[in-house]
Amino acid sequence: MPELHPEVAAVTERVIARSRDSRRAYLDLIEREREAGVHRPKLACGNLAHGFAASGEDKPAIIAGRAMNIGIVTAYNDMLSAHQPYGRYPEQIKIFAREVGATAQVAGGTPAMCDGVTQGQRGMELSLFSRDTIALSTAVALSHGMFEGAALLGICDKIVPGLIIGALRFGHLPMIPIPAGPMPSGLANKEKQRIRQLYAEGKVGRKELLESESASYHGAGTCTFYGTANSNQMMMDVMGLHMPGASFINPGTRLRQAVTRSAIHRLTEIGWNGNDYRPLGRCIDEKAIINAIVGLLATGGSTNHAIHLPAMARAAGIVIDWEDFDRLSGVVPLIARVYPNGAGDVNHFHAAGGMSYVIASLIDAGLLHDDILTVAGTRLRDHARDPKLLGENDDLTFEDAPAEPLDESMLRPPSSPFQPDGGMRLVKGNLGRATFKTSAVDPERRTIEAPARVFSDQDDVIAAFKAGELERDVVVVVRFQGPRANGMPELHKLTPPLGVLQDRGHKVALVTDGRMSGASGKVPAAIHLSPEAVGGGPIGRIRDGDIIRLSAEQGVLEVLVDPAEWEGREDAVQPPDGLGTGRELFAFMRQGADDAERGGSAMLAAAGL
Ligand SMILES: O=C(O)[C@H](O)[C@@H](O)[C@H](O)[C@H](O)COP(=O)(O)O
Ligand code: SF4
Repeated sequence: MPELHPEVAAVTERVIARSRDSRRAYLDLIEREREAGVHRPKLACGNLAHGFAASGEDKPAIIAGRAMNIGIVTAYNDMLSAHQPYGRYPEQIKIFAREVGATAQVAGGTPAMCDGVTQGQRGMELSLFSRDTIALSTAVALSHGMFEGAALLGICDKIVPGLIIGALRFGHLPMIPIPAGPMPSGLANKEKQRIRQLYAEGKVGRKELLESESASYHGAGTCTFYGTANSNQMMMDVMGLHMPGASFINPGTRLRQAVTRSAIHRLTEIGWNGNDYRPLGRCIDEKAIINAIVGLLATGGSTNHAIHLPAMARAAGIVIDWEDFDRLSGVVPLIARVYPNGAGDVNHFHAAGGMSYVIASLIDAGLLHDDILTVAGTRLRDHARDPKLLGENDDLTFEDAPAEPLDESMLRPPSSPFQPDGGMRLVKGNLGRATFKTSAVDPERRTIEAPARVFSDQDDVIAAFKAGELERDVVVVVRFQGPRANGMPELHKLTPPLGVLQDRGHKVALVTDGRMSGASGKVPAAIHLSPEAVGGGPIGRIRDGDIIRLSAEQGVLEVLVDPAEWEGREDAVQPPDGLGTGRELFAFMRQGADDAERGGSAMLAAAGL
């Protein structure tokens, strides 16, 4: 087995040491849940009868209680292109379960927000908290105690993190997340972005813009940019939680169905009644979490996981912070260039060798933990392969990962990467701590010193751009966008106008206590700034004209103002908001949310996790 990189080993040890007590408490919990929790045999007859009353042909098997009853937790809706394929999955999963003498029931559903639909709209202020709502819905589904395993149907941004957070509180159960795959490639993402910038400049109208967007987002499946949804798939792969090669097979194909079938069959083999018990809470340990961070850095994944991964880890009793990301970023090379970090999309990435190449090459480079408990192998390396159909019954055979990338414009060996470091840096200074993703930012733009222009709403930035007020070197500061302010929306609508300013030769950067989309790129941005403006974070004291210095290389974010003058400043006041769009219902989550670096969660904070 290749020698593990010393820095990966050191950061892993640091996380294990920091998590010792909380992880012990977690493992004790799942032990208790396994031994003394709510399980089918312990349910009273009245409980059970309610549980199988409508189970039809599966009723005898459920009553007999000898085989696994799989709880399906589904985030299906047919507005989300990525989740639309899930509509028929429960019926298929029941058939696959019966094939191996097991049963399956839909245990419950969860919401699934499309950040693309809500991008730039007030609904985006519910996005981060929809993650915790999904976790709560997952817990409600699994709380019935009718299940000895679970299949998790969800793909997009907040959905996989929410499912995993909720599922981990039932970590004594074996579980397998079931992806549905990316839509076939449509209009190239770079062309989509070009039309958006033309629209931002008023050079094309809504008709051309809608044509371009509709040619890009054109069918069932996950959007093909490398945003948070596809970063979710990558993380499940490098944590060994997906069946091998499951992530990027397109929906509606025989291969996709065969891989789903294999996941259900496999689930019944890793329950506590067999001799190969693999509970979710043991699969997701410190090494798996480190693998997720490494995978994120090596592939240029979504910055949103600087928030979601700490939350997911906390649900398993594991504590990580942005120093962990930063230290690993210094040794993990960028080996994939998938839009917005490059021109190709996830379909091209998959064709170039995809996740099987990423897993194999990072293990061989000593950057991924190979010795982890996965759902389908003896080690992670067993997941570095791709399924192929075999014979008339759609059985599966597997191809090993290619020895070399099949398209070096998309994928590179760790020994000759696109960039020497993974590019999710921690920047800090007298404004606090923020995340700076460099993988999509040209090297010469990663350090900037320019006057601030301060806003409290992203729409005002766009209005200032249209009024020509930003035609200069500028650090655009947008505050009151943190979890406790308005739910920490993504400010991805700022990418086109700021990109236009940058393309016109100005030095431009964004500094915000809000988030960006995983699909944001090119413009240098210090995001997730903690402490946020609400509650007195320094970002609330920045004034127009202050010089801001931001450098990814030096890890610096600071305002260059005379300390005495700075100390004398008042904190800005959050503008009033009449709310609406259901946002008032999430006031309790805003009020209790903890810092972005800990996951921005009122639910986990209140639970003392
Ligand atoms: O984090 C993410 O990946 C984004 O939230 C993504 O899910 C969202 O849909 C973007 O808005 C997509 O990009 P466009 O808005 O550019 O289509
Ligand atoms: S990837 Fe984003 S835009 Fe596409 S379906 Fe998922 S949430 Fe919506």
